Amino acid sequence: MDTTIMYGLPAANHIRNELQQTVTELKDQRITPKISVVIIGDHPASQTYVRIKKKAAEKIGMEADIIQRESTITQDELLRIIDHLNHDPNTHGILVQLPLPEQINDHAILERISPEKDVDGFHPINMGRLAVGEDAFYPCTPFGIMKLLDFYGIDVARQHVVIVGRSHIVGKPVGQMMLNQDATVTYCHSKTEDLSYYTSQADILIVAVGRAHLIGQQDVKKGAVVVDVGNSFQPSGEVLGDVNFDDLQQHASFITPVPKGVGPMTITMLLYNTVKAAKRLMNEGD
Ligand SMILES: Nc1nc2c(c(=O)[nH]1)N[C@@H](CN(C=O)c1ccc(C(=O)N[C@@H](CCC(=O)O)C(=O)O)cc1)CN2
Repeated sequence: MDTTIMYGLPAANHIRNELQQTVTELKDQRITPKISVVIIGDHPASQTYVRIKKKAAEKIGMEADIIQRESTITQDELLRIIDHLNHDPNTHGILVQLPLPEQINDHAILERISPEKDVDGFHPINMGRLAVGEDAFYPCTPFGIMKLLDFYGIDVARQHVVIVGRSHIVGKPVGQMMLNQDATVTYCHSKTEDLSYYTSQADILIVAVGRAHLIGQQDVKKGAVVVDVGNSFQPSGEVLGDVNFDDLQQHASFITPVPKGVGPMTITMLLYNTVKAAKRLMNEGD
């Protein structure tokens, strides 16, 4: 079977070029979209992602601030940083890089971010808006998956989408986005018995659990579309997906690689959400 590899960069660049144009127009109105990224501690992967976000934002003419604090920070101190950013008129988007140290309650932090600046789309108000099919800031990885499928001409309506993983960041919201676009959705997770029974029925399979090579050819229907959201870092420095790519290359009709598949889309949709937040501000002034 001819398998199309769904690289993220062509889709990401297409969106980033459009965003760059919008940023230029906003700057003509004296608005420079700005994201403030809060990072706690020295988790190496998080440090890398935050650097990539800043570089990508600046490349399209946005501003990006990184607010770095020690891993010993208290929850109250972190809440105060968020309050400050909520009131900063120059910050359009706020992102707190996850994971956070264990003394911090993630929910308390994410709920403190103003829903209008919640460019990660993790605030319950944005999650709720997504669930009822309203306009919202959609979480960046699921949003990126939808845009990536669209870029490669895949219509999800009436398709059976099986999602492995039920995290707030990827699994749950991507299922809701699929439902909103008329897909039939099945969720699988760590307690699902006979995972393969479900995954092998998928027209579109999305795997987001962070377990290297969990899914192989035996788990996938021939000709299915496979989206791999896994990023497992190996001691060698290699990053592996949740799907055994080599095993599926002649078996799936479309498949994302890891790296360079969904990853670049996550960053792009963060830029998209921040520009959207800045545009809303401009429209409020009308
Ligand atoms: N506040 C948030 N925290 C986290 C999120 C998030 O969306 N918001 N998601 C992940 C980390 N993440 C972005 O923050 C992210 C993860 C992976 C990639 C990526 O491009 N991965 C590469 C592979 C890794 C590599 O080569 O270094 C790829 O798939 O091509 C981007 C962003 C958790 N935290």
